[in-house]
Amino acid sequence: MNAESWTAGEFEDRLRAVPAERYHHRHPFNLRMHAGELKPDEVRGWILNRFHYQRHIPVKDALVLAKLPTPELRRVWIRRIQDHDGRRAGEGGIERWLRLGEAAGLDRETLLSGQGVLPGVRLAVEGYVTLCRLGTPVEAVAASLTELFAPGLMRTRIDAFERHYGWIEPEGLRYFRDRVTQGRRDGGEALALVLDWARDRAAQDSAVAALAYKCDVLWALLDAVDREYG
Ligand SMILES: O=C(O)c1cc(C(=O)O)c2c(n1)C(=O)C(=O)c1cc(C(=O)O)[nH]c1-2
Repeated sequence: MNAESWTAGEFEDRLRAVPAERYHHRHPFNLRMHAGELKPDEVRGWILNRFHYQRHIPVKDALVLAKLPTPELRRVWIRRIQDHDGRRAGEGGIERWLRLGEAAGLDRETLLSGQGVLPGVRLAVEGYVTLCRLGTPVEAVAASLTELFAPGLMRTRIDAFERHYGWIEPEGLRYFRDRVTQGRRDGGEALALVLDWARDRAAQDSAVAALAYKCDVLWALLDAVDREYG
């Protein structure tokens, strides 16, 4: 017999429990970052490797976009690509991440070259893109639900950078400030879609599994960085 589906409330609790337990806010590298224990080269190594994740976010969002069946849904989702790529040159999240790199002493040519991106980071990012390429719409959207937890982490990170890493120009933190509101909005929109679409238990289970996988992607990325620079 098929397992019974969860009510919307139960399903939301199940989804939220995943990142509560295994989101990367608990990763040792992030804990050391927040405690002010990272040396400049470790912070730079993280910024450089995280850029590989950042530049693939709009790629995976284009794959998600192609799975959405209506103009209404695509109009909502396309904004994520614009948030990262900008509507014109010199704008958007990728540009702001390049400025974060510059504020920390990394030139943009180095970041754009991809040199120094660790194999484990490449594989983790590839895993997320592949999930969004091959997964169902519910899985691809559910994987983004780590963003329900990202705004809290952004605020912790901004505080930590202001307190402990004053050698990074404050303007470089603009990326994180913008993500507090963008992440909250994106997380809310994605949650509404997943709750609406995943009505039977198989779809609900696959959404929870996709979100757990995404947590593993973020965790594996930091494992690679921690091992190299830590
Ligand atoms: O710095 C972070 O800890 C963090 C985490 C996440 C996340 O939870 O996936 C994202 C971001 N940042 C981020 O900047 C971002 O644009 C983003 C998009 C997505 C997504 O899955 O669609 N996650 C995240």
